[in-house]
Amino acid sequence: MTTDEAVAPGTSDASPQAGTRVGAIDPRAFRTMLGHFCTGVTVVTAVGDGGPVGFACQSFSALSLDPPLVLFCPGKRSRAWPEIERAGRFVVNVLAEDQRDVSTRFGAPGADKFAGIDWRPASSGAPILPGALGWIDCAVQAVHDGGDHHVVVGRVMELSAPQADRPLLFFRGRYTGTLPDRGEAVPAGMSLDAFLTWPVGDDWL
Ligand SMILES: Cc1cc2nc3c(=O)[nH]c(=O)nc-3n(C[C@H](O)[C@H](O)[C@H](O)COP(=O)(O)OP(=O)(O)OC[C@H]3O[C@@H](n4cnc5c(N)ncnc54)[C@H](O)[C@@H]3O)c2cc1C
Ligand SMILES: NC(=O)c1ccc[n+]([C@@H]2O[C@H](COP(=O)([O-])OP(=O)(O)OC[C@H]3O[C@@H](n4cnc5c(N)ncnc54)[C@H](O)[C@@H]3O)[C@@H](O)[C@H]2O)c1
Repeated sequence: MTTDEAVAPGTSDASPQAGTRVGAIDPRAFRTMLGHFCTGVTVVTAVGDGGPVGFACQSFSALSLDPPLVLFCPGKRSRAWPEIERAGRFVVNVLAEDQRDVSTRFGAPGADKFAGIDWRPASSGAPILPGALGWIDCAVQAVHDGGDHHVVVGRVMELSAPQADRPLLFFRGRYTGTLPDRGEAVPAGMSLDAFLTWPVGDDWL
């Protein structure tokens, strides 16, 4: 089926195989499809002029190994982002499976998201949250336009080792987690070590 023949969402003859016409992307269809792309959850933090700021962020990714870069995408209506940009430094707190409450707190408007949280500063001064699976201390390297979001590239300055095994996951608009026996093995014939060292000299990241 060509793109022009594709069935618009919501029509009665839409099938699971049907696509959505370019230029007619329904936001609900977008969120439904993208919601099936399971991600971890982070809280991106910094110290702003008025104190610590942070927001729940699933649009986080490793970007480059050499130099070490990561990226995240704050919405243009985010109130934390201008403070993070001004600070020029931020921490990506990768949430552990038992931190749904932390994601909920930082994922919605709140007067003081840090109230009662015993955070400590990274070398940059940006907040490391207690109980996080790990943290990545970064400097803002570049900011690109991304529609109604910014695409922020961060230079990794320091990072923790993983402090827990299981990440918090966000899938179909809900929180979930992993179980040890749910994970798929790495591709047959490839050891975990080989998998982890595979990118050397390659460009998959
Ligand atoms: C699992 C998860 C993943 C997420 N991933 C991302 C992501 O990748 N990128 C992203 O940009 N967002 C993401 N969000 C949403 C984001 O965390 C929230 O929008 C969060 O509230 C932003 O925090 P902030 O401090 O930047 O802005 P906030 O101060 O929380 O403001 C957010 C919005 O609410 C409005 N607002 C604030 N206070 C009030 C008020 N009192 N009355 C009315 N409106 C108000 C602001 O104007 C703004 O439009 C995610 C949320 C969840 C739960
Ligand atoms: N990238 C984001 O800005 C982003 C991502 C996830 C959730 N959120 C916000 O968190 C709140 C809770 O989400 P939910 O439980 O209703 O899930 P949802 O059904 O809105 O989200 C499903 C998927 O749609 C995508 N998405 C949702 N809102 C988006 C946005 N504004 N920009 C780009 N992609 C977006 C994400 O991939 C998400 O996993 C909502 O207000 C949602 O907008 C924002």
